[in-house]
Amino acid sequence: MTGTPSPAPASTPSRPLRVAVAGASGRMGRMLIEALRASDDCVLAGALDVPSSPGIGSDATAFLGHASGVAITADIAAGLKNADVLIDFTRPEGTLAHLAVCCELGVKAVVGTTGFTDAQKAEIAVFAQRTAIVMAPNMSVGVNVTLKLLQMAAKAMATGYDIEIIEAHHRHKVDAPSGTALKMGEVIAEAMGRDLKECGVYAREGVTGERDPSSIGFATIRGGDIVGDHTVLFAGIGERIEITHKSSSRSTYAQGSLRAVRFLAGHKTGMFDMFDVLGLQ
Ligand SMILES: NC(=O)C1=CN([C@@H]2O[C@H](COP(=O)(O)OP(=O)(O)OC[C@H]3O[C@@H](n4cnc5c(N)ncnc54)[C@H](OP(=O)(O)O)[C@@H]3O)[C@@H](O)[C@H]2O)C=CC1
Ligand SMILES: O=C(O)C1=N[C@H](C(=O)O)C[C@H](O)C1
Repeated sequence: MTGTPSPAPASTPSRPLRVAVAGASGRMGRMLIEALRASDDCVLAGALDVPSSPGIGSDATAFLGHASGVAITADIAAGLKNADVLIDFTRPEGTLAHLAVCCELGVKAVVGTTGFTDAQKAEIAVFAQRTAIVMAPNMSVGVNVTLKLLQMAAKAMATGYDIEIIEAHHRHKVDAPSGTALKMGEVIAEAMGRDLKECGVYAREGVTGERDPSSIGFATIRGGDIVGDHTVLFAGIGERIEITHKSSSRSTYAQGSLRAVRFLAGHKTGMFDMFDVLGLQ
């Protein structure tokens, strides 16, 4: 929990939770729309995309060969007007524009977008004073459990082990390192009493000198259709540990996002993450 929550009594919803999806024509947008169609307790209630998207005006589930009656729109207020919760996997500037309207309309939000600056994260924290937001760079159960394993490993290997984080993603990904890799770095640094802003090393080339033992290094691979691989290497003298998570389908991110939607039913305002949703705090 990273903000001030205002819990409302948790209750079993008597009607399906109405969910709008931003980035409806994107890789995650489509995965989310498919997950909503298969869900018993959540229903698609709005679909947003950028004005230049070829999907504008078409039915959001047309790609599934089905008509939902929900058209993809670039009008944010129109796309949100029937929604309880927005799920946003877009770009930072899009997320901020969507959250501003969520606050006006009393719509809660699940934010999976990555690549925010610190200033943009601070803006989101302000929005969370007006509506409830779950934000996490990775919605999968497996990655969040991996983060807990990393916390434990980092405490036990705070000295004598060099820490390197290697991530690989598909050729279309626009931000690097991945939000997940950065979160792994933050979790490890915090567990070891370090500050990632001071010890993160994001590039090496030429005569770099010897490795600073307090550093946490990042290496980024981009290629093909890799869904998302993350490895943290703890390299000591005489042994090394590698903790790896590999995603083989985006459905894990979509299912985690729906868990976050259900979690938000019990909250009116506040900033939460997937540790809150999954009870891993
Ligand atoms: N938290 C998690 O578990 C996960 C997070 N992600 C993150 O989600 C984000 C989206 O990933 P992915 O679905 O692969 O990306 P895509 O590029 O496939 O989809 C992004 C969608 O957002 C739209 N979009 C682009 N710019 C804007 C904008 N300024 N405002 C509103 N909408 C916009 C795109 O439209 P158009 O294509 O027309 O530009 C597209 O429909 C990334 O930041 C990624 O890192 C991804 C997977 C899991
Ligand atoms: O862009 C992606 O695809 C992914 N982005 C997220 C990130 O930046 O960590 C999560 C996942 O790795 C897939």
